Amino acid sequence: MRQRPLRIGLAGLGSIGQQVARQLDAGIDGLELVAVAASDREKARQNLAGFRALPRIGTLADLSDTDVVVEMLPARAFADIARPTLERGATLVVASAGALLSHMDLVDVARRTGGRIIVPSGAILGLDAVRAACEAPVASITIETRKSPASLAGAPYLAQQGIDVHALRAPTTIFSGTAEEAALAFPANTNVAAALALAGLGPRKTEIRVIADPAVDRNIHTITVESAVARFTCHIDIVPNPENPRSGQLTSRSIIACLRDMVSPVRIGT
Ligand SMILES: NC(=O)C1=CN([C@@H]2O[C@H](COP(=O)(O)OP(=O)(O)OC[C@H]3O[C@@H](n4cnc5c(N)ncnc54)[C@H](OP(=O)(O)O)[C@@H]3O)[C@@H](O)[C@H]2O)C=CC1
Ligand SMILES: O=C([O-])CC(=O)C(=O)O
Repeated sequence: MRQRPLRIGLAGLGSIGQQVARQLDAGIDGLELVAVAASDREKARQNLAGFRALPRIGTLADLSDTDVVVEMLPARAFADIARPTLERGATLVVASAGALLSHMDLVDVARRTGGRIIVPSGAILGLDAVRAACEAPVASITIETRKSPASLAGAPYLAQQGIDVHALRAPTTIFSGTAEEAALAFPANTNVAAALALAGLGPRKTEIRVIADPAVDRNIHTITVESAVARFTCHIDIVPNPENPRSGQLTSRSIIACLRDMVSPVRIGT
């Protein structure tokens, strides 16, 4: 049994980071929120006003004394915290799963230092069954992601292809490809495909279709698995975060559930 709580640091205090901070401050036995890293410290101070126990507010470097760092940054900043955290042998919980695909050398770093990379389910479901299915031969794993124009706006692929999602009047497939390609094309919108790929067949053998649908107000994901031991389809409709509609409201809860697992004597699911 642990003698002291697990010291948690949060990298990023955006739409997901704020929710995770609030839930940790509400109190979870065995977990202590000790530090947060934010790009705008004054804004962070305002966002944490009223907390029962105010964590330290600083930069990514200020998370270096924590046991677990929860990465909730834009994809472009992922490596700035992932690498130092793993180099010092700590645990990294990853929200930007798509960014991890371009930094798989970090697995070797973790192996060398004793660090750990943990990718929570985030906004996707069924990773338990996907992992189990992959213990037997698997024919295919695919994901369809359907989002409103507001949840897709700003993706580099849209600018590259000259696609104005706000002008669409009907559901339109705007991208088909592998999870690896999607992570570069839609770094803030296809973390679900990256997590699915890491759980299953890998980023080059996991196919994703992205549909822009002006009629939906949720982030909708459907995964389909064909394997020797089971065939299944899982579907989820997630309420977007008002502050950042690219991210849904399930992910912060998934991270909290993942952190609870680290200190719980009982673990449920794969
Ligand atoms: N795994 C999954 O299923 C899901 C993953 N995600 C991913 O999770 C990540 C976080 O999402 P979300 O919270 O919605 O994103 P936000 O953009 O709302 O928040 C990111 C925060 O990080 C801050 N930031 C940027 N650079 C730094 C830095 N160097 N040091 C400290 N803070 C920094 C940003 O500040 P500023 O705005 O001032 O730059 C912003 O406040 C994203 O990569 C997103 O794509 C999202 C949904 C589901
Ligand atoms: O649905 C969500 O909350 C976010 C999402 O698709 C992703 O990041 O892959």
